Amino acid sequence: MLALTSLSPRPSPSPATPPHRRPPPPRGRIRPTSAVATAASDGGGAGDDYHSTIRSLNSHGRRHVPRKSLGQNYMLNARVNEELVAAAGVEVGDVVLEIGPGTGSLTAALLAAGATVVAVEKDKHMATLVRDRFGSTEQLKVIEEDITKFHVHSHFLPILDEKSRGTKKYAKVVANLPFNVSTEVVKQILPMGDVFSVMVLMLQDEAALRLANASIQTPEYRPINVFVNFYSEPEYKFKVERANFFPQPTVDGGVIRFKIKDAGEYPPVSSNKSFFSMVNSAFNGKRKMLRKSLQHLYSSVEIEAALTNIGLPPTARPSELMMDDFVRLHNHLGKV
Ligand SMILES: C[S@@+](CC[C@H](N)C(=O)[O-])C[C@H]1O[C@@H](n2cnc3c(N)ncnc32)[C@H](O)[C@@H]1O
Repeated sequence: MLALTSLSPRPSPSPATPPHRRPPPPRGRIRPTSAVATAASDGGGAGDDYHSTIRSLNSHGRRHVPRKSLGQNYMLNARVNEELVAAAGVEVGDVVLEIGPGTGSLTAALLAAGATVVAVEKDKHMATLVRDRFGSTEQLKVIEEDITKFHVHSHFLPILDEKSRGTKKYAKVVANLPFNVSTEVVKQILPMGDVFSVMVLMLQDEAALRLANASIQTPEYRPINVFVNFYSEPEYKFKVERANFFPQPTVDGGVIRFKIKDAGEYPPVSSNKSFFSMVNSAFNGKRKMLRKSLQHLYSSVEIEAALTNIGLPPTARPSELMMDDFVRLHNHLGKV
């Protein structure tokens, strides 16, 4: 695990600095082969997201004052963006969904790696800013929309079809996510194994740790952990200190990588819907034994028999079952 705790973030800019006094950045042209060239063309110096981000935010008067409601905590450290791109293994020719490009610092790193980027941004001012920053290039499509309402298939399948030459091509997701939509995005994207192969997200550090590492019999263990392990293989990558963001949030960030499974790799259940409905019901009474919390679905005798059959005590509680145990329980109960 790589800890970016040793990075020395630059000081936050003085909030008293009038946003409109700074000159706007020159518009950069994308040169896909070099991150350094991109950063330099933004006037920020090699690999320096601090100046380009602050300059972008200062460039259009008060329109770009960060909005808390949209989780606008911008990344100031180019190395973190490069680590995000590396964690997703982004290569020339990849197609990437970026959620919330903001000022475009991560976008620049993705483009420099040679990816075609579809960037979905809810804030119209930031969408305009990012379009202005990169000018017109076939490598970047900026879509002004709420990611939770974004129709992924209709945007991505045509691009992937066009890019695939005989072999099926998958896209990737890389994002420094607004913390308030992180669970929703995880639930939205992970079941899309027909479109995506990998998702790398910057989340709140605690959330990243909980999603990747929550073990059974801990208070952190929830239905979302069963969901995540059903659809993907999660891996906690590294922590990012809060001082790397502007404005500085009250918590540190943490990066998680999900290797997204294709439908053929899902654990075998008769219906995903009935499986997750059973898992959610099981956790409704977290401290309750399963023979009680699933009573509205099966009799306690049937539940006890199924538990015994899969090698668990008839008194088992949901926090004692790993994802595979839930699968076996569901399949046994399905035969009742
Ligand atoms: C944490 S900032 C990250 C910005 C930039 N990627 C960076 O690393 O500096 C989150 C971004 O997501 C955008 N955003 C917030 N909610 C969104 C949503 N529901 N759909 C799409 N974008 C959203 C915000 O406007 C903001 O630009």
